[in-house]
Amino acid sequence: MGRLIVFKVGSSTLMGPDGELDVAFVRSMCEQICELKRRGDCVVLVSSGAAAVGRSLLGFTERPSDIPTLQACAAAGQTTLIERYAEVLAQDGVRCAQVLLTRGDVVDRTGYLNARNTFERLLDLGVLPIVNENDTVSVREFSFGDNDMLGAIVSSLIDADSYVILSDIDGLYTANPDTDPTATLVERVERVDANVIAMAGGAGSSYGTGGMATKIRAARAMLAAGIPMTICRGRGDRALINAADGRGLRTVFECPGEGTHEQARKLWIGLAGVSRGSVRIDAGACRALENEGASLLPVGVTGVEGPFDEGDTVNVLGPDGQLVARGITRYSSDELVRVHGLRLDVIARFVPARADCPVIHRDELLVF
Ligand SMILES: Nc1ncnc2c1ncn2[C@@H]1O[C@H](COP(=O)(O)OP(=O)(O)O)[C@@H](O)[C@H]1O
Ligand SMILES: N[C@@H](CCC(=O)OP(=O)(O)O)C(=O)O
Repeated sequence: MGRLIVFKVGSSTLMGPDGELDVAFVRSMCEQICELKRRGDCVVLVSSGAAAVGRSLLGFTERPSDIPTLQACAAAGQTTLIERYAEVLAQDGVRCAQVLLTRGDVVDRTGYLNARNTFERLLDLGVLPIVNENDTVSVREFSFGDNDMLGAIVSSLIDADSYVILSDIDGLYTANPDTDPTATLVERVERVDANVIAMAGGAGSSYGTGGMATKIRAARAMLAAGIPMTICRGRGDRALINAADGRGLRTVFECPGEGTHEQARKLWIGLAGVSRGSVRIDAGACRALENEGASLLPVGVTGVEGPFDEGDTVNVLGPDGQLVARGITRYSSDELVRVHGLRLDVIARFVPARADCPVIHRDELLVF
């Protein structure tokens, strides 16, 4: 039976050495996608490159440093980018559709369901969805270069079988190979811990925005979702087919066994939720969250960074500042500043209504 595969391709891979979109590479990628579709697989492509293409269209020789100019470049470049894909795919008789998303669109439950229905219908119709951020309105996502995470969100939204990031490098190395010639390729990662995070540095080219760090964040989300993720070199020989078939140089992020397959709502909170602040927790609380699937209680909270309201999504940071989880808080930042570090029975003496209230209930908490 066919599989559902999401590919993400980065700007540094799409652009040629002359600073223009490498149409020959786009053709090779599309030919492989068409081959996979002929085999019965369903494919979604998340393509960066709008700002890089627009930069050349609008005559900028250097990467613009201000956000409005980058957004203007992305808006101008997106039309050319999608036109090239449409032209190349038409040669194989495949139609494509442009899907522009922001994180905000899928945080809202209606937006989430509408996006999922649109993807399903496009795939039923045999159309290739080509996804990018709607850069005009998503400044925060844009400046963080988050298409790696957008691909992860799309993969979880459509419950993909596999997520493949096509990069300008073979995979995750033990250190940034640009600065450390002794670095070696890591072939398999089962857990994104502090050690793995420490390996990943920023982007090496003037086009790439997130570097390995954003790919590792995406991998952590995919491990939580139980969707295997691969990073490989997009320009490698038959890279897409090889990645789909589990061959070639690459890094695979996969849980042993079946993976965790978190509930859809938790995944949605953890992946799509725009965080309004953070709470820092102690080592004991970290262990309870990670090993026992516990709710987060005020006693384990050591610091609060807001402002946020009850019902907002917040990041949960471990003692070393590392992202441990994300969830929906039942306390505002003002209230939590007053009660953090206290046991529930102590809190109940002066706020009886909080006698039994965790900061984040385990059903609304995604532990990475
Ligand atoms: N540990 C690491 N392993 C591999 N690459 C790394 C590492 N740390 C930093 N990098 C950099 O990340 C780059 C890939 O990210 P990026 O340039 O953003 O590409 P893309 O356009 O594919 O998103 C690599 O070319 C390399 O310069
Ligand atoms: N949405 C932006 C790209 C953002 C991004 O994540 O870029 P990249 O690091 O090249 O995958 C664009 O199309 O230019």
